Amino acid sequence: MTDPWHTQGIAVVGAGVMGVGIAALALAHGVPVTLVDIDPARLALAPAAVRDQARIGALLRKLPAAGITAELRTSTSVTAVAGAAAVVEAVTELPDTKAKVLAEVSTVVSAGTLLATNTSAIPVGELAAATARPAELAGTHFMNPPYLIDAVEVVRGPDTGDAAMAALASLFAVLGRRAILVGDGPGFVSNHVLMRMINDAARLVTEGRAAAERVDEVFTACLGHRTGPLATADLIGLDNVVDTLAVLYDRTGEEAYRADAELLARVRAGNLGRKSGAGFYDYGSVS
Ligand SMILES: NC(=O)c1ccc[n+]([C@@H]2O[C@H](COP(=O)([O-])OP(=O)(O)OC[C@H]3O[C@@H](n4cnc5c(N)ncnc54)[C@H](O)[C@@H]3O)[C@@H](O)[C@H]2O)c1
Repeated sequence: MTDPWHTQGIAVVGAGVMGVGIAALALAHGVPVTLVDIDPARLALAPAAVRDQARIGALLRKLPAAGITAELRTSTSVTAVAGAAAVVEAVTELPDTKAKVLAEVSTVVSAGTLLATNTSAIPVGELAAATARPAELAGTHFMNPPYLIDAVEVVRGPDTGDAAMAALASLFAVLGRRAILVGDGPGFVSNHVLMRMINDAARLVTEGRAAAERVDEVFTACLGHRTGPLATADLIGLDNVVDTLAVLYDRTGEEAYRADAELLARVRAGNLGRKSGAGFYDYGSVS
């Protein structure tokens, strides 16, 4: 195939939960990926994690049956993104970290390269201001896991240009993703609503009104949700939830986003949810 995605490939910066998932999605669609992280230990785990996700995705008929059909390269240097047809930023949800990474990326890639931020809550316009060419940045809020959930909350910032939106549509066509376009602002749509719900649910557990299992059961058994807010928080990662709440609180001043004390205590204790083996629930092993 001669489109830029299959020939030049894409780069993903951040090899955590989401970066690995986005890389697996691209690789399974034949798109080469350069995966960048400052932590070499994360990069060392990535190839096996990507293969696992591609295998599970194929078994569930959510990804092509052939598995990984493109090359995965890894690097600890942002300069490795040069030459990619698009760069997806998926580093930790800390505004300064993201702004610094996007600023660096935008000086490394050539003009016209699509930049996408996978931020959970930081307004795209705010991050675009850190880049060399704000018109090239769009928000792509992939859900976890990216290979399973084919709808993506897409955010067009105040500066995002038509060319970037067209490039994103072309990339999504290759990856089999569906964009749900929403406006810019703290938490966009999903996390503006979800984060206050998770925080409130955590507070009810802290206050002893109900155990985590019962809180979630009300949502699953009574309201028909697929998962309850606390199981969802464990899947997201409680550290990421706390960082996202901080972004929302700093930008809105709304008390609903001030992180619950026990939620903060769980993160301080290293109980980050599924990825650490325990959060609101015990998982027995690290996933
Ligand atoms: N976890 C979810 O369910 C979820 C869903 C949607 C969006 N997000 C968003 O995706 C982004 C990543 O989240 P995650 O859950 O994968 O986090 P994570 O903690 O699993 O991974 C973050 C990665 O970023 C790396 N990193 C930090 N600073 C870096 C830098 N300067 N250069 C390169 N790499 C750097 C870290 O080493 C780590 O590997 C966040 O913005 C988060 O809010 C997360």
